[in-house]
Amino acid sequence: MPDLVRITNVEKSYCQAGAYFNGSKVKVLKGVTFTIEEGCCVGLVGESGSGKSTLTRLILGLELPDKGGGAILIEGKPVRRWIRENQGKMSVIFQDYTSSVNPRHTVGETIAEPLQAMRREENLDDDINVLLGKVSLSSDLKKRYPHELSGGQLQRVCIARAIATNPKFIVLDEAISSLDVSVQTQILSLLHNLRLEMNMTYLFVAHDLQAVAHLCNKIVFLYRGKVVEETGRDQLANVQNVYAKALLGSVIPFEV
Ligand SMILES: Nc1ncnc2c1ncn2[C@@H]1O[C@H](COP(=O)(O)OP(=O)(O)OP(=O)(O)O)[C@@H](O)[C@H]1O
Repeated sequence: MPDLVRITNVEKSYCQAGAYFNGSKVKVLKGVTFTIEEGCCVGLVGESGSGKSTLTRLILGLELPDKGGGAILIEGKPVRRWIRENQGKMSVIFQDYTSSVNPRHTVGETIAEPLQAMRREENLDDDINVLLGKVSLSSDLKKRYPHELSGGQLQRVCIARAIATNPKFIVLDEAISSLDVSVQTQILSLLHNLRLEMNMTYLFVAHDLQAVAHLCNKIVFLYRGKVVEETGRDQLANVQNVYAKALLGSVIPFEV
């Protein structure tokens, strides 16, 4: 499979807390390199503070790597240019589904947002019904407000909104972490089926290796700003890095 996203030697530094005036910086990403192949799901795992969110912001084009600190290319183009030229082709689903939606917007209005932003409004009502069907929600929910839905239903609405513009690439940022375990399994299976059906590429950022092992073809372990191991899902049991092994310890007996 060709690479959709190529992350090469990426470095990112921030001013150290309390050192804004003397300019001293701390490097949060230290030469991160990996690729996300088209049509695949790549899992990015690491403990808190390892740099996952920082890297995610760079991949979403919200921030840039340090000057001279590597590059992130999507289909060979710098992220921000690719996003400009491919409107609606990248989506993101966040952990906190409650704050991801406007509490004053109905389900129908929420799902309509990206379509309206792209002026695809000819068959809005039908499109919303199709999207609700794709995430296994009844079209009766269209008029409901977010507080009238369960967490699982609301995350399905966020997924419907994320896929509304037929994206090529979706970043799932701890997308199932806030859900009950029983609901997590359903959402994981929905995400898996949608990816295959719509030929999408995922970056699945998570703490939870069990979920990553379930959904992803390839898993990248980030530790203190560096990729310490990269492995195919089938090779998870053979990881060599001590940190990756420690993370996996609790998963292998159940999942792999
Ligand atoms: N804007 C910022 N300014 C200064 N330091 C930052 C900034 N963003 C992140 N950091 C620091 O970078 C390091 C990596 O943080 P990051 O949020 O990327 O890790 P993470 O792996 O996503 O953690 P978590 O899983 O807890 O969200 C942390 O030490 C954090 O304090």
